[in-house]
Amino acid sequence: MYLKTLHLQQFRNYQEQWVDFLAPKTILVGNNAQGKSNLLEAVELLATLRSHRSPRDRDLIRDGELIGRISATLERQTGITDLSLTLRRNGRRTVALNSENMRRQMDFLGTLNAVQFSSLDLDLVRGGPDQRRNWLDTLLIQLEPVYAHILQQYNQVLRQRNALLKKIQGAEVGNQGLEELAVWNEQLVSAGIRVIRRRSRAIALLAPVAANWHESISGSTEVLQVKYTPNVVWDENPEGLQQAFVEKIGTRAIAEQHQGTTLVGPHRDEIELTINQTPARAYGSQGQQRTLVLALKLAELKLIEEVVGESPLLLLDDVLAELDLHRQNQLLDAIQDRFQTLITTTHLGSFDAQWLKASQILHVESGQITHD
Ligand SMILES: Nc1ncnc2c1ncn2[C@@H]1O[C@H](COP(=O)(O)OP(=O)(O)OP(=O)(O)O)[C@@H](O)[C@H]1O
Repeated sequence: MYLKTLHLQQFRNYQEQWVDFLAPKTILVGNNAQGKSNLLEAVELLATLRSHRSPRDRDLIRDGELIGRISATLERQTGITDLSLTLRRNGRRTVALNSENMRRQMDFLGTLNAVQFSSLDLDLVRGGPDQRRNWLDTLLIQLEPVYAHILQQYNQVLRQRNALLKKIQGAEVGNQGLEELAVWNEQLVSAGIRVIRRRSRAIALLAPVAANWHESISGSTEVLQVKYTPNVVWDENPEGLQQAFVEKIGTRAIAEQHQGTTLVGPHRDEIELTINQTPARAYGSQGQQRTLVLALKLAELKLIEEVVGESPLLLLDDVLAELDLHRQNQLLDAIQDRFQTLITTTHLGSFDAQWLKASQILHVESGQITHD
């Protein structure tokens, strides 16, 4: 797929900006805090309806404005599509395809696919399990847009069940509360199983690809294992999984009522990353952790390409300069001309001359973009 144009209106530090992408590789160059990452964030939002930098729409809208908009023209094998996402300071966002508003987010998702790689991704190794869940969920949303809906349902059940557990904890409800809890238990299990099964499926596909990349980048000295460790004991068989879930809720019932929160379910899942059988967080250097994240990102690209049937965009936010030459070359070799790539950098100096020649260069300064 190929992103032809991007139009930003009152988005972050952009007032009104059109960008035409004229080559498979675009390098955005500029000093810090000029708007390079903001542009990549706009593309990420169209692909996932999520931003890894901010969960709140009001941060995305230009200061002092009420409405912000990101629009784009995308070329796919099936034809050309116009996408737009409108953000409102005091209201809900809306999405449209070819000027027609989509009632459900999942009808919009899956139109544009992108893999984002920034220095924040090192938190995949160093951060807590919530970061890894978030990463996997964002990938799943692109692989199966219906997953956005499934996750939303699960989170809704979780919120309501937690609210009830708080009331039970505060002795605000008697037996009636426990009866109501039984209803929420069923909902938690049925919504939770849909999340667990999809997460398991995605990791099963991703893990071998990531391990291959890791082996190749590390020169066969390291073995990466990506393992899904659900909070509920995994069972291939849906009935078995359901039973394990129900049983675990039973064993944790007293603790949940005491703590006033849900202790069982996929909101407590972990994705374990190990190198040579040792947790990657504890293992070795920043360089090794970078190799791991690079392997994960390359695996994401391949997986989306396989499942969707078209190559996703690659958004490289200030990461090339952080990789050593060997890793840079691995990445550039993998990309070649297969993936449209947007790259941000503060200096062009670190780029290969061939690369520079083949790339479109855009200069970013105070929310304004100029062509070379
Ligand atoms: N909602 C907003 N309204 C106006 N300006 C904003 C808004 N959000 C962020 N900015 C501005 O955007 C700029 C940050 O841009 P961005 O994060 O794209 O930096 P960058 O060019 O990628 O630089 P770096 O190399 O530091 O990452 C800052 O000047 C910030 O004040």
